[in-house]
Amino acid sequence: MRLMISGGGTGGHIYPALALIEALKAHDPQAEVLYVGTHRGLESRIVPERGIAFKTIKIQGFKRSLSLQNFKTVWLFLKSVGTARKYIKAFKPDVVVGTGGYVSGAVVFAASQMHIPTVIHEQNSVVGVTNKFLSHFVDKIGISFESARDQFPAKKVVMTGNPRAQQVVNIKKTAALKALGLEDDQPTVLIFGGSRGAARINQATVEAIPELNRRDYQTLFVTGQVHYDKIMDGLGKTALAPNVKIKPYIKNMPAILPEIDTILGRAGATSIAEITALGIPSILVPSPYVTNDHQTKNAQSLVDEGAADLIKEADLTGQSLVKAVDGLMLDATGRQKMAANAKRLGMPDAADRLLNVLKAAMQAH
Ligand SMILES: CC(=O)N[C@H]1[C@@H](OP(=O)(O)OP(=O)(O)OC[C@H]2O[C@@H](n3ccc(=O)[nH]c3=O)[C@H](O)[C@@H]2O)O[C@H](CO)[C@@H](O)[C@@H]1O
Repeated sequence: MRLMISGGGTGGHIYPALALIEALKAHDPQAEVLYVGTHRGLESRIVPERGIAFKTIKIQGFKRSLSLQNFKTVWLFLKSVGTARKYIKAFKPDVVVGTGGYVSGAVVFAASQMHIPTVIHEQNSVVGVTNKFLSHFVDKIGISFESARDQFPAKKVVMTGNPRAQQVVNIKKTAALKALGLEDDQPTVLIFGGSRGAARINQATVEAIPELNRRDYQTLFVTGQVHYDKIMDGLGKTALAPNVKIKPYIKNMPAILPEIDTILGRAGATSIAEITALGIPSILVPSPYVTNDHQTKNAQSLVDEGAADLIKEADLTGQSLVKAVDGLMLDATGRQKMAANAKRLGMPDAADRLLNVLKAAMQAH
């Protein structure tokens, strides 16, 4: 199979694409893949590092208010569709897949106009603006939450789950915590604010460090690349005990996750797919800054099943963070119950399901 795939901006759109590529290569080692992203998004760092062929397109998002910038955006969109057409002509894909972000809008739209089989994958319970636009042109749509179904043309939709779920369940324990300077036989909480870090979670965690230092459990605090230097500078005289480690970014999250006992983090859809696939107890702090408050809806789908706790960002302080983390880390039975509830919601074969959707789109042509 020759797969052209595009997803950009944040990890939540990129990691599902990488997981799908991994599953495709496992089934078909001869498969050829071209990833199309932007030079500014996280994908420009993550994708080439994996040895995947990568090309870029320049694009920008719409401003919500009417502005001159929007004319530039439309012009850039049309230009980027032109660039995508060139890439498609040269690569000759059998199928083109979009996993979200503006760049996937241009690539998948161009492919549909060239009568190439197209598929989009939606990770969220509330559909993203790019996927909503593309849904009118594509052949098939993979979704991860039932509540997304009604927001798309019904006959194109298939429940696949998020391919990242399958990728993380296939990783065995590798003493990855040890490599980060932690013990691999101690209960560990991972604190992180999605793929880019979250200022409020970071601030509360910094406040909590004197308490976390004193706990018997370990803390792995991942700040997000752009926040790291400021946080380390701001720590000033606060010493870190050996059971607390701070990192800017975890490159190989699937290797770390099997060794994690509790997560405190955002409720991004791909994080949720990982949490449910592995059955990891979690405290979710939905971002209030995303479209239609979709992270609260993502989080609520777990909370309703006893599969996660929720703290509103407005209620998050150093104190409430420690209280919530203690609540799970000091209660092994409660953790086990939550883990089982989370795992029941997991979709560990999501990448294979999405691959089948790709094949169905190709057959339909
Ligand atoms: C602010 C924002 O717009 N967030 C959106 C973005 O979230 P975001 O990009 O944060 O995505 P998710 O929380 O869904 O996933 C984060 C991904 O990054 C990985 N990771 C994270 C930190 C790290 O150090 N290393 C690492 O590999 C995680 O393992 C996970 O695979 O896309 C999601 C999926 O469309 C949406 O649901 C979120 O609302």
